[in-house]
Amino acid sequence: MSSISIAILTVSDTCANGKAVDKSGPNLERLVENGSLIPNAKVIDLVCVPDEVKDIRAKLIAWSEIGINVVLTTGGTGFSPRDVTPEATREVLHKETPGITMAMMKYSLEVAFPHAMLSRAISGIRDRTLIINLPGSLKAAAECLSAVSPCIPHAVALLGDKSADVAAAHKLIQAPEPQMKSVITPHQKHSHCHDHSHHHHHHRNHSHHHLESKVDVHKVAGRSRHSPYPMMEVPIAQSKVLAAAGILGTEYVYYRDALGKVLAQDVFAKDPLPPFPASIKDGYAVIAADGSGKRAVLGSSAAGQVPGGEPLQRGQCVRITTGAAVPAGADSVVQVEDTHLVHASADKTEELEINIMKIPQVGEDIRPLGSDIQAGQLVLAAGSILGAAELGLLATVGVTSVSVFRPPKVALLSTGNELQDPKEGEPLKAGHIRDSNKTTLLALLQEHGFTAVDMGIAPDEPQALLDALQKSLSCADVVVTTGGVSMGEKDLLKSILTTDLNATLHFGRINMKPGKPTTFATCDFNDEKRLVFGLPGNPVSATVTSHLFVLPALRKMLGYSNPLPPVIKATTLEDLHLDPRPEYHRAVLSWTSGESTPTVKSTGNQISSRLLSCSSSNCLLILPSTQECSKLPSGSVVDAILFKMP
Ligand SMILES: Nc1nc2c(c(=O)[nH]1)N[C@H]1C(S)=C(S)[C@@H](COP(=O)(O)OP(=O)(O)OC[C@H]3O[C@@H](n4cnc5c(N)ncnc54)[C@H](O)[C@@H]3O)O[C@H]1N2
Ligand code: MOO
Ligand SMILES: [Mg+2]
Repeated sequence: MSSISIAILTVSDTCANGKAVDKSGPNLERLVENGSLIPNAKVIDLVCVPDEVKDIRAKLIAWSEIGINVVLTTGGTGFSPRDVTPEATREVLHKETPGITMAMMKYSLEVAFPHAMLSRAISGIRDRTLIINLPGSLKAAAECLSAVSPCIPHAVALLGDKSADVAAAHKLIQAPEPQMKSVITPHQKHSHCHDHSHHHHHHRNHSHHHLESKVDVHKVAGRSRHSPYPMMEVPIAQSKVLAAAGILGTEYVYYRDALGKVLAQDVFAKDPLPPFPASIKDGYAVIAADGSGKRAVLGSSAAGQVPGGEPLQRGQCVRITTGAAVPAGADSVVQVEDTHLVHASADKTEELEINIMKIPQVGEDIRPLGSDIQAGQLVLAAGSILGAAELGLLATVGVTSVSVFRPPKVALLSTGNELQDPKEGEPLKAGHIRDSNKTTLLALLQEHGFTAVDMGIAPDEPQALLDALQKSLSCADVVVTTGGVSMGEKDLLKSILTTDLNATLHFGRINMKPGKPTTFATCDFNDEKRLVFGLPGNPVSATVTSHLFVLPALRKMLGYSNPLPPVIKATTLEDLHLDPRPEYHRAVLSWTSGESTPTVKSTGNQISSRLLSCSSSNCLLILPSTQECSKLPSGSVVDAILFKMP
């Protein structure tokens, strides 16, 4: 049996700002870990946030996204103006679970009447995660947890049950004999946090792992003075990354949530479209053989109605609107512009006779049944990327649950003793800078349809970095770190990966500017494969290497067959200095009508620390390397990697 993963969120302004110590969160952790309340449960994460809806929401969503089974919140459920935990929780829930909420209330009323009435705690489900608000007080939280804990194992089992999904989805397969393509791997293992935690029965908690770092940072003078990693060319490094990135199995999603994902099944149409011969024009349904001339108007067929009555007779016609069913007997439609009114009823509510001013042709202005889509037709093949039109096609054929490749889970970890989290009004500590990489990379992934979990900032200290890495590996398929990959004595990432985590380093140095020390490794974590990108700390280097290596890997894992960004030709508008390393120069690409290639303008000073050089850029120019201090003259045609619509 797999274990139940639990995350605990303490919601408290005073604990979050350090003015009080969180007691309730750690107490819940102890209760869970001692195993008597919920058998086989593990606390994966324990976090404290202030009483702010956005902070609470973000954490609940992030935990749900990484597949945590149960989230327990403590605090913020009362009557004080700052208490917003139930409101934030309600915002993220897909379904409420009033039975659990009532069970807590019933128990609380028995032990703490009448105060218990003032708890506004709720509970519910987001995706496969059960979220339960517990009160803030240590005692009340423990009591409420004990009241609801008996239902948790069964609740988690029901939420994790794929068989219901599979059965429901089975019904939705549209053709008599659906053909699954070979890319489908329905039995591939998913790697939610809770799926692999059971491999570690001897550990209570991933975040408090006992793996001790063997990396020795004390003998600085004994360090290597040259990088032991061979210099690799970018295309080779990209091919290594893509070779290591594979699809992760499939999952069923609601079609509206499938934007940007890749279909893992064929989708067939059950019904023809149009499902009846339909008019293309607003006009009259006629019998073509009657030719031009007068017709009696029998009635009307409007879109949405089923035309009844006797089939049309010679000399008759029926008023019809675009998209409406052509009535039986009619074989042509004449648009209203090609007709004259002859007789109307006295009150003008009916047309009685019209004159057809042209000779109708059989089939004219009629879409035959099934002319857009035939019954049984393959509408979308496995491997299709689901964009706007594809989602519309799913709606058309009535398939609202589709099998797609599971998107990779990404963990983002900033490293560096100098980093501090940006907070409004908080000045920089001496020797510190604000962590910008985390925000840039989160947004970059978001821009490309991926979500990531923020794993915080790890200091440049072997044990702490190892712990943070393990925690990241425990809840993501792909771990992206920034900083600590170059030659400094505090650049520890490579040694921790190889020495402590037994990872395979595929490269540790690339012939490119920026991004030279970019590192890529794979390792097994609880029998599952993990990809680790150790991006350089410089903000520009981290951004550029994300475009070149991280995003392509994620797209490949998502099932894209062309995961690399497109390279097009562009003409430079100024002289550009060339570097001894091939340079990925940030530029703004635009099209001037009449020009055969788009033009590109540099974003200015390209030093790796200057994130402003990424601002407003939409492409990377691939500039050739040079050993002399030469220039690329204005008007040169260069390759440009386009990563955003110009
Ligand atoms: N002796 C050598 N030194 C360096 C080399 C080299 O080949 N030999 N390579 C240089 C190159 S190229 C790069 S790129 C950087 C890469 O540095 P690291 O990946 O080791 O990163 P750090 O040393 O931790 O930080 C570098 C730089 O970036 C700032 N930083 C780090 N994290 C963040 C963040 N989250 N947000 C904003 N800024 C961040 C950090 O403060 C440093 O200024 O190494 C060169 N050195
Ligand atoms: O390779 Mo580093 O990224 O130039 O600064
Ligand atoms: Mg460094």
